[in-house]
Amino acid sequence: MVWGATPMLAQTDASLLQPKVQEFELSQNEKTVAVPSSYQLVLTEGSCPHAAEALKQLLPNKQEKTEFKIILGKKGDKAVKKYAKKIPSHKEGYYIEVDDHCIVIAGADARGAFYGVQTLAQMVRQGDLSLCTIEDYPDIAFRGVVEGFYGTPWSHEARMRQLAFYGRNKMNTYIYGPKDDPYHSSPNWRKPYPEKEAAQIHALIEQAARNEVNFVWAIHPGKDIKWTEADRDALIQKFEAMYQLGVRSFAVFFDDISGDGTDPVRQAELLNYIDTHFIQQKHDVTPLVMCPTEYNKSWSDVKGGYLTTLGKMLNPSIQIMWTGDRVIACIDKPTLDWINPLIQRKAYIWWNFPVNDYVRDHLLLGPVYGNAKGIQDEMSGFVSNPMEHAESSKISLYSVADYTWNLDTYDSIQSWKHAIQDLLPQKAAYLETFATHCSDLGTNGHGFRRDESVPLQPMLKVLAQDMNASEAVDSVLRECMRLETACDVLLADNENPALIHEMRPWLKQGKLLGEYGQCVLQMVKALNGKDAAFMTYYDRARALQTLMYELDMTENQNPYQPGVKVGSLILLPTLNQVYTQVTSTYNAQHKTHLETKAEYNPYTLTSDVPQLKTQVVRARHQYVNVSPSNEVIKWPAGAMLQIAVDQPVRFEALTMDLGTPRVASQFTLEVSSEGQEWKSVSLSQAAEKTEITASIPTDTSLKFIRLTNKSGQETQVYFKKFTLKVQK
Ligand SMILES: OCC1=N[C@H]2[C@@H](O1)O[C@H](CO)[C@@H](O)[C@@H]2O
Repeated sequence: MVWGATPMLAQTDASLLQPKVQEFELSQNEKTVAVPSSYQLVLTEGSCPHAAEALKQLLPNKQEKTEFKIILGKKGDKAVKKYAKKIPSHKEGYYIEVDDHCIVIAGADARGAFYGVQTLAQMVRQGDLSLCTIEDYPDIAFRGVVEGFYGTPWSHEARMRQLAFYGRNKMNTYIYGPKDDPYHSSPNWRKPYPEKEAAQIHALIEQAARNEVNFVWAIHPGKDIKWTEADRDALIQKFEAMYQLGVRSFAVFFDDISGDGTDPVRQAELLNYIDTHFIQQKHDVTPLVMCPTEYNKSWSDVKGGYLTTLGKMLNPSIQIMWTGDRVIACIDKPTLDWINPLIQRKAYIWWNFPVNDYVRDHLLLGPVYGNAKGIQDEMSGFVSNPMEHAESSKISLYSVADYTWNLDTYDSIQSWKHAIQDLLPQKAAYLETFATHCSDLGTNGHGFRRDESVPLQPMLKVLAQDMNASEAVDSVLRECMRLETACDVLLADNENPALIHEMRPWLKQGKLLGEYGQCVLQMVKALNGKDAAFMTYYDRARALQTLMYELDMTENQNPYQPGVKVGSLILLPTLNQVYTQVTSTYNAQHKTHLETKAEYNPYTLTSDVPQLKTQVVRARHQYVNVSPSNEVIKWPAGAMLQIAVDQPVRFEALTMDLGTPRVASQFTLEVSSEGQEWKSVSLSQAAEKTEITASIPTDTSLKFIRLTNKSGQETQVYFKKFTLKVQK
């Protein structure tokens, strides 16, 4: 294994240990011992098999008759009897002692011993070992990842790499729940996996065990479950089949459903039955985890009693997941003080970051921040829902591991830098430059934002105020050169091909953005110089605008949020603003009519449906799309969704999909040329189909189109598609 570019250190640097250890103490100042080239291994055979295997991989050449000893064991083993009192009394905790002739790794349990070996591996990677003691343990019981996003499920190879990553970073939980796996959700949750998929899941389970990760298999039956004994038994049989495959941890998800499946009494009865007749019967299975239909505060109707029913009825050992005050939200004490009493247990957090299945044109590579310290005793678990881009998600997941193991020492920026160093050791500086400008989500239906281009923000703000501020021009120019260089280097890098493959569209966009920024700032510098120089930079800036637009229109064309966005929070907007200003100034000076618009979106969306009001509308060629939502939309009576356009256009047709049959009659569609006079257009929906169409008269050009719930009551629908076709 290549230990990466980090220089060997003269002694152990505890600040580099990941996750941050709870207690590290140097025994004798400055004294160190070289990593033993051979050693006598003292352990109780079979006591901590995964720890022993990891140690063997780390320091292979064990020899019987040498002075140096490594003692490895867990509480109760004879081998570590002498150290028993020093072992933390926390599950998965461990004690390490390094002295002149001996290294001790003593776990509170087998997993703790394995984690101790992971920490030793990091110390060995650093170089000589300080004589020291470490007492370490996790703050939160269940830590890791829920593969619960919409979109392309991770590949088998990606999952295998993920599980090894979780082992190294002391994450003990991987919940398998990809929404688009038909055997996890409808229509095939009742059916056993076909042979190939079953073999792959078995291989994952073995990889999880080697890395001391609980492989939690989740089922998502709520879309079509019947509250019958037949379906109850079908679910037990599926769990039994998964148990035969080696699954020892189970979850039942009831999120993102509507209809009968949302009944909390039925859900609780089913879950208690599973708990009593399956989980408790097995003795070697971890507590059942469930995801509620009301999984965040903004959707909860406390008076309706859904959450309190679960809290009252569910067996105490059943874990209840929670995403926070909103679907996408950071977790703080008020969040937990609100939910824990209702569900009568500590919430098991499902943290919806860095998941990007609602902003698929953005890659979320920024720091993990915003979750509170000091709340470790209010949560039973904390798992991150990642991006469909497995390798790219590791930047965030590394920090989630850091945060959930030791909340109070967590430092988001330091952890982010370490995460990047860990992911791409040889080119970390370049990946950090790129990730700096590739972290915000853009405007989105959940209103969740992340900071971006942070070190450059002061200069970008100066530039936005005064495009001639030479210090700002030069520093932004240098950063744009660094961004272009970083993207070139990363595009050509082969240290982690899977990572570069995932990031490629965004790296290409980042390169164009870096080049564009240099042109715009050279235009500023050339403003009072030779016209030919200005015009060359102008021509190239315009060309780069077109190239960025074309890349956005051709790559990553998913049906939800198609396209490729980089630097969308402040870098690109500021460069576009400077472009407009410098070109307008040039036009004024030279009486020319150069194009001053950098990019614009002629369409605007307004809505008084709370979950739709910040959806994004974008034109793509002949189509105008409103970005879909994954959730169940509560559409109040009389509420509307409206699209307006700067210049009148002739709309030809509307195609939408509210995920619900026979729902068109609850809505009216109206169009207007100026926003006063409205004409209604008929909606048609075939029986048992969810798609709704409308053909719009093209005799008059229009500036407004709106869809209103005229049924006189709130209706619950999905919002899977809303596409207008514009006449060529
Ligand atoms: O149960 C929690 C939950 N279920 C949905 C919801 O959160 O939003 C996530 C982000 O769009 C999505 O990935 C997930 O499948």
